[in-house]
Amino acid sequence: MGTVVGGASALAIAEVRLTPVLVADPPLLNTQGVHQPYTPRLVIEVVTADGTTGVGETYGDTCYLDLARPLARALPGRSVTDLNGLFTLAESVCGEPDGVSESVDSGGLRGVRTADKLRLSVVSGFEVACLDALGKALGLPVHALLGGRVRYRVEYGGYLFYRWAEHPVSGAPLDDWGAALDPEGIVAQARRLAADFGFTSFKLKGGVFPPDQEIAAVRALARAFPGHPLRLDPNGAWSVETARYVAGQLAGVLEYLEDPTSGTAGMARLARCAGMPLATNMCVTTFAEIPEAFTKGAVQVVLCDHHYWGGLRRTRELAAVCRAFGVGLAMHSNTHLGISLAAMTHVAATLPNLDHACDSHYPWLTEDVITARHTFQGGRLTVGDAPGLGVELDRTALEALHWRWLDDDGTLRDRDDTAAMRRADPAWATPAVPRW
Ligand SMILES: O=C([O-])C(=O)C[C@H](O)[C@@H](O)C(=O)[O-]
Ligand SMILES: [Mg+2]
Repeated sequence: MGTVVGGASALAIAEVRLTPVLVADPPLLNTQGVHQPYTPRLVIEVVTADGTTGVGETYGDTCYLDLARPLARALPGRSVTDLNGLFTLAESVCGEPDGVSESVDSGGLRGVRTADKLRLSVVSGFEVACLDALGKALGLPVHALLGGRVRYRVEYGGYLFYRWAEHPVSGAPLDDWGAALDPEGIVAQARRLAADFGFTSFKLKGGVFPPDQEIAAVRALARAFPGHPLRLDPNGAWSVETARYVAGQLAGVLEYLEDPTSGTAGMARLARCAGMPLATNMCVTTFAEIPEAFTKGAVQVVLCDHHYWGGLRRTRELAAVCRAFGVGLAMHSNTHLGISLAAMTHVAATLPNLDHACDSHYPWLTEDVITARHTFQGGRLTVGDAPGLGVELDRTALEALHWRWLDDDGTLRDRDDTAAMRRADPAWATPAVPRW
């Protein structure tokens, strides 16, 4: 596979396969509710004329599938090298997704939900699949196609969640992490993540309990891990006043406070008095949001996410803009499989200004669709030199997770943390923002 046998025509796309899957997800809590027992993802395979298969992954909810299907139909005949063309093709064939608005998405965690952003999330999976195929055809790793790595190992942080021991529905998948609902539980979780994966920095998903309880959890972490970088992320659940109070309480303890309050205006007001950097994966998630946020000084760190931004090359563009404005760079994560983790690691390896450990949900996942799970060493993943992403699809696992999606009556095919929470608390409604 090292040479491009047959030249450019060999790189023409002959077939695209879309496989929606449902992946087991633990009962992780956030300000919207709780994760469903299974979360939807979409696995994208791009097969070239010479039989090389590239894989990508993105969100699997219905609105993403509706955009992915016409793009998959339009791709055959085009080259896997035509990455810029993917964007214009998607614009012309995908159509308008349902349920878009300028306001935050229904899950409330990913910022605005514009048609452009949903389409870019779909394009990202295709871009990664094309890069994987191209890398395999050329015998080059994806990081080389992005200009080459600037580091051999990419650091990830331990992603701490308040959580229940099990989902409140019978037959849901189980794990052995137990509940974590207070400072002791969070510290115990961090100790296990440190022992099992070697993480040395930690992010607590907040916005779950009243702020004083979360402040206590962060202080307990600081006592247990003195000097280690710590972050708190309530997904915009606090008013500016509350956020200012929390920032005051945690001054000198946090490396940054992530989306303490909703919206650029509030973040800008808070940034002036927070006494620590503010980070976001909610108020800057598209290029259109950058000018206002950066000129107002609303954020000091942006969490990139190649799914939001339209792929690995657009992530590098975001990094360049951040560098120009002196804004720091970290990396965001939703529940994802090993394909996306490989893509995250390749692009992270090429970003000179990645200043913080990356987020990843991966340690929480017990299932995958690749043959060899990624293994963290000292909290880091090594950036390999195998062609493409360096992962291989486990077809048996993929089929099993796809069957789960086929068997679902539709309840789990769209991630809805609020609905999942209602199973435990029938009175639960999407919390008004600010919640505190
Ligand atoms: O703000 C963030 O970092 C996230 O939204 C990451 C994830 O979506 C997380 O909050 C989750 O899945 O509950
Ligand atoms: Mg966040």
